[in-house]
Amino acid sequence: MADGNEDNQCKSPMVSTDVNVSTADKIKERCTDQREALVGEPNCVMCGRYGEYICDETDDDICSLECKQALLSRSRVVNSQSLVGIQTPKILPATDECFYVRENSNSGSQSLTMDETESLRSKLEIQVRGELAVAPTLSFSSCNLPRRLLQNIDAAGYDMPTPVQMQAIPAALIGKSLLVSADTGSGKTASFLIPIVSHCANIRLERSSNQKNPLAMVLTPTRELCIQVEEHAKLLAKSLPFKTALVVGGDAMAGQRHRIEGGVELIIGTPGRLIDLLSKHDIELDDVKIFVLDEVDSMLQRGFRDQAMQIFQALSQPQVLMYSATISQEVVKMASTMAKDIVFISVGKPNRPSKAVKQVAIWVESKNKKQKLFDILVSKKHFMPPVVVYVGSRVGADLLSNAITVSTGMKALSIHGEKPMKERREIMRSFLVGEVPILVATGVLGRGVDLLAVRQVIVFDMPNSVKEYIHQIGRASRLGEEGAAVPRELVTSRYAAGSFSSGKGQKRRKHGC
Ligand SMILES: Nc1ncnc2c1ncn2[C@@H]1O[C@H](COP(=O)(O)OP(=O)(O)OP(=O)(O)O)[C@@H](O)[C@H]1O
Repeated sequence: MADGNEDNQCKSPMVSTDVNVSTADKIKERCTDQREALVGEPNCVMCGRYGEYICDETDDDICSLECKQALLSRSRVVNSQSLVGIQTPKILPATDECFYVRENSNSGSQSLTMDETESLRSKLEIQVRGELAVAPTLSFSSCNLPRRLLQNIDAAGYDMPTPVQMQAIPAALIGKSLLVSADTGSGKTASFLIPIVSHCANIRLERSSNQKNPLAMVLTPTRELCIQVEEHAKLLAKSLPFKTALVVGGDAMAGQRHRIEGGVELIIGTPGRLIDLLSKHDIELDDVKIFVLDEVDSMLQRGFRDQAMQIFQALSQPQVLMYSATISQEVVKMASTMAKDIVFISVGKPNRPSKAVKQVAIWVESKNKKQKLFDILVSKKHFMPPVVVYVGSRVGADLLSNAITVSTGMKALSIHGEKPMKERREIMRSFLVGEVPILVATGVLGRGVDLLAVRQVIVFDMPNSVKEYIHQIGRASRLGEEGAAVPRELVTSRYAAGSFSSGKGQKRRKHGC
C-alpha cells in the first residue's frame, strides 16, 4: 500500500456498477486512465496498474470499471467450470470457489514412520528439537490448503516447497509454535504466510461474514520488510477473503486505523507504530491466533524487545512463529518463554552466510576506500549491477551516493530511516525496476528485503556484528542463486568478481505481479 494512497485506498468506494460519485471522485472508466502502481501499492489483478479500488464482489484490487467487468466475467467463467459437483454454473464471487472445491489432498500425503521422517530430515539437513511428529512435506498439495491458495502458490512459481517450508509449513498448520532458523533467501517468508492465509480462509468459512477482527499479526524490524511481507501475503491470498493492514511509521495512522476497523485478517507492522496505534485506539485483538516475529533476533534485541513483548502480551496466547537466519542462544531462551512446547527447526548450518554467496574481501586503507569503490563500479569486469552498497550511517549513505554519482557518472541513491516513507518507496521502486543501478543503504535494507535482481553487495562499512553481515550479504543471493559479496575491509590482496560458487537453489521464478 502506498503512503498517502493507503488513506485513499481506505476511503475509495468499493467499486460496484451503480456507484454514484461526484465528478471529482469519478471512478476511472478505462484501465488506460489509471497510472502505474508504485512499489508497495496494490496492483490491479487484471492489468497490474495501480489497484486504486477494491472490487465489491470479489475483494480484488482493480484499477477501473473496465477491469472490474473483465474480472467478473473471468470469474464467472472460472466458477462455472471449476465448481465440481455443482452442475448448474452459478455466478459466485471467486472467493466462494475455494470453499466448495477444497481438495482433500491428504489422500496424496504419505504417512512416514519416525525412522523415515528422520532420514528425510537428515537428507534435507533439517534439525528438529522438541515434540514434532509431522514429517516434512514434499509438495504443497499434500498440506490440505484451500484450493485457491494452492493456485496462488503455483502462480507465484513455487513448484515445490524449499527445505525450510517442507518442515515449517506442516508444523505451523497443526498449530505448533516454532523458532525457525534457515539461510537468508531460503523462503522463510512463505513458510509463515502460507499457514496464515490457510488459517484465515478456514476461519472465515467457519464464522459468519460479519466477523472481521484481525486473525494474525506479523512484526518485522523495518518498514521496507513490512511492505514486502504485505505484498507477498496479498499475492498468496489473491481472491480469498483476506485483507491486510500495513501499520508502519511514516504512513497516516488514521488510514491504518480505518482499514483495521473496516475488517482485516492480517496486520503487518513495525513495533513502534503498532504500539502507538493500539495504545490510542481500541483494536479488538482477541481473535489474533498467529503471531509472527520475522527477523526474530533483531526483534528480541534491545529497543524492539520490550515493544514486541508488550504487543505479544496484549494477545490471548497465540501460536508464535519466529524466524531468522541468525539465532543466538539468548534468542532461544527468550523464545521458550513465549510459548510452551515450542519446536526449534533449523535448516543447514545456523548463523552462517548463505553458501550461495561467495565473499571476496579487499584490504584498503581508509583513505583509498572510496576510490577503490569507484574503481569497482566503473570496472566492466567487476561491476555487476544492480548493486547495494552498505554503509554504517545515514549521513555516510547520502554523502557516498552523491560522490558515486559525481565520480562515476552513474546514478546512485541513498536509502535510510531518516527519509520520508514516500521517498523511500519511490527509491525502492526506481531501484527495483532498474532505473537506478546503485543503492547506498544503511540497515533498513539489511534484513529480509528480497531484492530479486541484486547479485552483488558491497559492504563498504562492516556492520557491528557478524550476524548483520550475514543478513546484508544475504541480499545477494535469493533461494540459493549465485551472488557476490565484497566486504571491503577484510584482508586479501586481490579482487575477483564475476560469477561465484554456483548456488544449489531450486529453479526460481520471480514472485510478484
Ligand atoms: N517454494 C519456492 N519456490 C520458488 N521460489 C520461492 C519459494 N519460496 C520462496 N521463494 C522465493 O525465494 C525468494 C526468497 O524468499 P524469502 O524472501 O522468503 O527468503 P527468506 O528466507 O525470508 O530470506 P531472508 O532471510 O533474507 O529474509 C523470494 O523471491 C521468494 O519469492
